[in-house]
Amino acid sequence: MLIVADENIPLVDSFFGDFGEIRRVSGRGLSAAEVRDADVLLVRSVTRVGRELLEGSRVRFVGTATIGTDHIDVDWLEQAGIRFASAPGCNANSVAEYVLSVLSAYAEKRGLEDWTELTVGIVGVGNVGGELAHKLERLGFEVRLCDPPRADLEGEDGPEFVSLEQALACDVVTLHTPLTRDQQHATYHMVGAEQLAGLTSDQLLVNAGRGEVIDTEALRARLDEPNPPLVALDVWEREPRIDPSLVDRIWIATPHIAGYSLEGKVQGTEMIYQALSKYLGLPVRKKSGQFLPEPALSKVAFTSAAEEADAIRVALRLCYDPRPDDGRLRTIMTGSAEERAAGFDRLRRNYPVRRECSSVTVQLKGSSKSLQDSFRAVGFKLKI
Ligand SMILES: NC(=O)c1ccc[n+]([C@@H]2O[C@H](COP(=O)([O-])OP(=O)(O)OC[C@H]3O[C@@H](n4cnc5c(N)ncnc54)[C@H](O)[C@@H]3O)[C@@H](O)[C@H]2O)c1
Ligand SMILES: O=C(O)[C@H](O)[C@H](O)COP(=O)(O)O
Repeated sequence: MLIVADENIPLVDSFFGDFGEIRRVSGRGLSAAEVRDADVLLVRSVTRVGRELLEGSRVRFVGTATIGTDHIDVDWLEQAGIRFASAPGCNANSVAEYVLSVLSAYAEKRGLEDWTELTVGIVGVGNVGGELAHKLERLGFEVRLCDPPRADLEGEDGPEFVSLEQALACDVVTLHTPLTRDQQHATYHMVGAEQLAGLTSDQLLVNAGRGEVIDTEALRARLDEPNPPLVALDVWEREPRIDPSLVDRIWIATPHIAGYSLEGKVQGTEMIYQALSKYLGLPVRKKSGQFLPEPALSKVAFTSAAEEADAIRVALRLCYDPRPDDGRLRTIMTGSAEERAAGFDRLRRNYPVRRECSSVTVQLKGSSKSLQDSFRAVGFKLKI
């Protein structure tokens, strides 16, 4: 069996080595000729998969080691009898930690002693938005949830949902929807001039879903008007050819790495391995945990009550701080459009190892029960 796999999927040899020959390819711009003789194709979000790539090939199984599936023509795969699997939820915790760290930096920027003073509107309450809401609620934030498809489906049985307009009235609005077009509640350019007009300089807008959910031209125009909101973008229209003039105008700019914790990436590989094993009728023998190395930072100790006052935010930042990623993206925003696009992909390909909070044990001395609960809410292990 020949498995053609994106070179940026980690641990492909460890998970898939027993199945057959593996050929690593660059996912961006993958050609039909490169996959024609493959049986299995494993991709990430940068490869468009559909008729153009696969018609006439031997491919019988396609796996994407990602949550998002907007790069896949799922209907065509089904018609062509090609089995498809994605990795729902694989990096949801990673994205939730990214947003928490952005929130922490935002509270610091605004000089807030208590970050839970901020109200947070979450748009798209699935695996990512749901995980984020869970953490924020346990931390004591007031959270508003906006998810019209879920509201339609769950009605009175679901949680209380608000409209997009109500979510956009929160101090922080964070977008976690898939990219959809031509359907009810489609998200393409869901946040456009009208929605942006209502945001003020007292607000933060975060997008860690897909770039096309915000209308870039409208955002750039809004940021040139009086009282613009602060903006943190992890995802962009037309990646990797992102708009450098937008980068200049926003507060935090990262190269689509919110989901790039090692745990999140490896779970993505594990989930498509499980799906392929099932498709082939083979037992699932491997687990992501067996391949995760010891983290470089495994323990953080707070030894005095004074340190504990800001302990959560300090610990969070030790695990992940978006500002170095922002700095790296800004340094590659020079040169030609080609060079910038190559730089964007390079930052993603060579992304440093980032571990989730669950890989760190926090030691607290004489801490309050509520501080302990907060550490647990974020995901840290605790030693009292
Ligand atoms: N930045 C990153 O690194 C990163 C990482 C993971 C996922 N993502 C993106 O985030 C998206 C969400 O991930 P998920 O795991 O939560 O997916 P999910 O499918 O579990 O949840 C998506 C939620 O969005 C809701 N939704 C759909 N249309 C909506 C609309 N118009 N308004 C409000 N809500 C709407 C759905 O009902 C669903 O509950 C993915 O599709 C992917 O594109 C980005
Ligand atoms: O959908 C996802 O899972 C994320 O957006 C994922 O982090 C994308 O990473 P990529 O496939 O572009 O490397």
